[in-house]
This record gives sequence, structure tokens and C-alpha cells, in this order.
Amino acid sequence: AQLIVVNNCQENLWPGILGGAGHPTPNNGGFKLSSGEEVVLDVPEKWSGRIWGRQGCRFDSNGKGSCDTGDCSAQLHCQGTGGAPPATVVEMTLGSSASPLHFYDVSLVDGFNLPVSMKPVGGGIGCGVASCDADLNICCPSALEVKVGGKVVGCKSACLAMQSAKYCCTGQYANPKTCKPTLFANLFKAICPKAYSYAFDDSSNDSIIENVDAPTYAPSLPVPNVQEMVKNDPLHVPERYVRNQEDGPLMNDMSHLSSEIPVIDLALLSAGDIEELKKLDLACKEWGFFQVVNHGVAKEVFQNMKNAASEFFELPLQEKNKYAMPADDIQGYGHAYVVSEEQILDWSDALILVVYPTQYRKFKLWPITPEGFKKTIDAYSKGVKSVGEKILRSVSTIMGMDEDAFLGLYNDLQALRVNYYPACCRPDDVLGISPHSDTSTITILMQEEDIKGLQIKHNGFWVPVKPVTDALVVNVGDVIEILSNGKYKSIEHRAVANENKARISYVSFICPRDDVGVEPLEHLLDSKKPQKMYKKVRFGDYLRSAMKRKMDGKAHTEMR
Ligand SMILES: O=C(O)CCC(=O)C(=O)O
Ligand SMILES: [Fe+2]
Repeated sequence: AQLIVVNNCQENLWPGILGGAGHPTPNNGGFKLSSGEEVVLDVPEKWSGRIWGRQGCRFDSNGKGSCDTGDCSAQLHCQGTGGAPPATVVEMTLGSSASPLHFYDVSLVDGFNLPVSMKPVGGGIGCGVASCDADLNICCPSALEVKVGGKVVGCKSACLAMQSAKYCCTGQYANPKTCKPTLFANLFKAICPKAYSYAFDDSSNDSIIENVDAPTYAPSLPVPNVQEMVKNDPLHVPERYVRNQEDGPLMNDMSHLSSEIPVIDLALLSAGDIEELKKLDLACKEWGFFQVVNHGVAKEVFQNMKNAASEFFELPLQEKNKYAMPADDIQGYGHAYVVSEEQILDWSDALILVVYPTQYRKFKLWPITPEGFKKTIDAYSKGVKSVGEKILRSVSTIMGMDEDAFLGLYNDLQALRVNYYPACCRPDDVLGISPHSDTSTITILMQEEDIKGLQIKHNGFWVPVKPVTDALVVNVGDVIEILSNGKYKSIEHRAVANENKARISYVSFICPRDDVGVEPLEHLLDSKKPQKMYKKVRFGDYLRSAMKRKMDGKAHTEMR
């Protein structure tokens, strides 16, 4: 794709550019653009990044110097650094020729320095003109002004000027319920209604045309709502839910092994710490499961998700059914993987939503009660996505590749499944979720602190995964098992029901796009394992064939 950057101002400008994680930065991140001039930048399809204008710059012949606003580490070429606020920023995630839907907005979250607008030309679909083309410097409240030589050159955001959690939407304000537009944001919004003016402002881009060509999935048969069934008749377990007793008792004495499931410090891992990388290698080989701590996602993001989801599941059924899974989809509130009238059913209900790529979001299935739930899901998923990227970087490192070898290929799709396991009067007779392995690249799960449920199969025994405070549980999915030619294992796991308590788990599946071919990586074949152990599969076909079967034990992974 091409970006045409035009300077319609009366003065010279120096645009700055920054590619998002895993995306390149064109033109070394910055260049001069004289008044009236235009420049065409080539960026790959699906490029994601930001552009802002720098003004009042002086650079020497080595490209060193500074700007009055938007400065990036005193360099002409920003090369990986963002602009100093206040600066009006255009943020975008472009589509591709196959899916020409572009997302972009003009953000005033970091303040304002120059009027900017963006629109699609020559094809592609977007949300029209995103802009703040008025000069906010003229009406900037004096407390927010940035002056150079007596002239107002920028208007700070309230966050920058006040440096407080309330205006920055951090700490206790880091969620859409408590992060409200401030007086200043409202002022910005009044003048520039088509711009993003505070951290949780999505009124301006919620109107984006949804899921133009979102993939469809094999539907699941309709079955009763388990939570409602229990509410109406708590002492009855219908025959359809009674599990096969042949697969042994649900509880055994393997819980002493729980403490051996590796706990990995993600900050150390991302810093390339050798011990932590070894731990990851061992975890993926021997366990297929591990927990991560120090993952950088704020506690509130988790807590908000837990609060909102608990509230959602407590709503009356008819309210929840406003988001009922349509007959031809597996997104929404309902059940997945029910494929025959005969199969034994799981003791759970679920809310399932595709969260990335954002253009696949089906907002009509995103609950609006409790208030702010949509934004909470968005914030939670964003946090999980960042954790997923860190883990995938390290996984590609231990597989002997560049750290970003997996990004953008195997983590394009992210789906959220919130499982609700009602209490059960005969917990030994049912399963919350039947044994299965995940078809994903990796799965990231948040569980409640004090309620057991998840068990993983380790050397033939079921080992409970004990919740670790603030940790996320991560497991290797079928995709990594195939890519690694079986070195890393996508382990069978299940969830049990509890007698007195309901349990909720929050499961994010990180997956490749449908059209990605998955097969063992050539460079991993060696004299010990010269053969590819798995057939090449198109991920979309693999996922759909897995969905047509009842989840039943390990892998749909087809051996050669
Ligand atoms: O609830 C759990 O702990 C496990 C859920 C799970 O494995 C899944 O949804 O794939
Ligand atoms: Fe699972």
C-alpha cells in the first residue's frame, strides 16, 4: 500500500513515522516535507503504525538537532522512537488487497500540535475522513499551552499537563468505567469530533463497518443452558451429562505434581535470560503447560474482566440470550463442539468472541451489559495479545529463529472464550469440559484464584493446575506441536466441576489466519528426526475439521 503525506501548512514540517510491533518503519522514521510538498511512502499490506508532524525543526548535516513539537530523540530519522507530546498522531492498521478495510484515527490522546486528516484514496474501505483539521492551538486553555517564542505551538493533553492517574487513565482509572473524558477532552472533542480524544474514547471509530469478510465456522447443535438448568433443578443431573466412568476417577493424588508445573518470569524471559529460556524449553517439552508471572498486564485489567464477566453470567437468561450464538456461528453466548444428539455434554456454558483482527469483531454479539463490558473485553484482550507476542518471541528464539519469526503469521487471530462452569451436585459424574488439546498456536488462560478446575495430562495422570496469584496459564497448541515436529507438546487437558461453587475461566486462543499452511519447520529436521512427523495443513481446514468432531482427547494432528 502507499501512504501519501501532504504538507498543506504554510511552514515546513518534518513528519515522523513509527511502525507498530513487527511492522517496518519506512524512510528511517522521518524526513523533511516542505510547505506544499507531498511524499509517497510504500508500506507492506496490513501495515500498522503511526505518523505525526514535527514542526520548528533544525537539523545539522548529520541529522541531529531538535524540533519545537513532536521531537523524537533529537534526530531527523526517528528510527523506532515516537514523538514527544504534545503531538497530533494518525494511527492506522491497513487492510490488504484481499481485505481492503483500513482502520485509522486521528488521536489527541497525546495532545495536539498540528491539524491533521486522513482518508482512503484509490480504493479500499475506511470510515471516511478521520481528522482534527481545526487549529486547536488557538483555543488551547492556557494551562495546557506549549509556547515557543511567545507563540502557542502545541496544546498538551490534560494527562501530560496534570501528570495524574485521573487524567492519564492509569492506576485505578485504567478502565472505561472510571476513565471519563475530562473537561479538556470534551473541549477537544467539541472542536474535533472525528478525533480520538481520551484513552477509552471509541465513539469515533465504533462506527467502522464490521467484519467485512470475517471467517465463518462450523456451527454447534443447540443444547440446554446448563446454568439455567441448575438454577431450576439443582439436585438433578440429566443423563446426557453423565460422563463415561471408564476414564477413571476425576480426582487422584497427583496434586503434589501441581507445584512442578513451571512458573516463568516473563520479564526475565523477554530480556533473553538464559535460565528462563531453558525453563520455557523444558516446559514446552515436558509439560506443554506453564504459568507466567511478571507479564506486565495491570492487575485492574484482569480484575475488571472478572468483575464484568461474573456480572454478565448473573444476568437473567433472556438478557444473556440477546447475544445468543446464531445457528450458523460459534460466536456469542452458547456452546461449542456439540456435533451429535448422542454425545455426552459438558457441564458448562460459554461466551465466545473473535477479538483480533479487530475487523472480525462482531459487535452485535458483544454484551453491552454490564456497562463497559465491551471496553473491558477490548482492554483484556489487548493485554493478553501483548503477553502472547512476548511468549511467541521467546518460543521462536528457543526454536532457533529470529525472535519475530512467528509474529504476524501464527498470531493473527485471537478468540476469547469465557467458560462458565455451574456448581454440580454430583461433580464426580460430569465434566466441565471434556479432555481435548487446543488447535491454537498458544492458549492463554486466566483462572480464578480460589477455585480449582483445570487439569492437565502428564505422564498418563491428571494433574491439577493450581492458580498462582496474578499469573496466566499458557499452553502449547497444536500449531506449535506441528511446527516443532513434535518436540513441543500440545497437551490434553480438561476442567472438572465443583460441588458448591461455580467457576469462570477466561481462555484466549492465539491462532494463525485461515490461509496459513502449518507444517514442521525444515531447519528442525536433523539426524535424530530426519522425517516430518506431521502432514502440512491449511490452518482454516484444520480448525474446521476439529470443530466438526466432539472434543475427545488428543489431537486432530495427523501424523504422516
Ligand atoms: O476452564 C479451563 O480451565 C479450561 C478451558 C479450556 O481448556 C478451553 O476452553 O479450551
Ligand atoms: Fe483448552
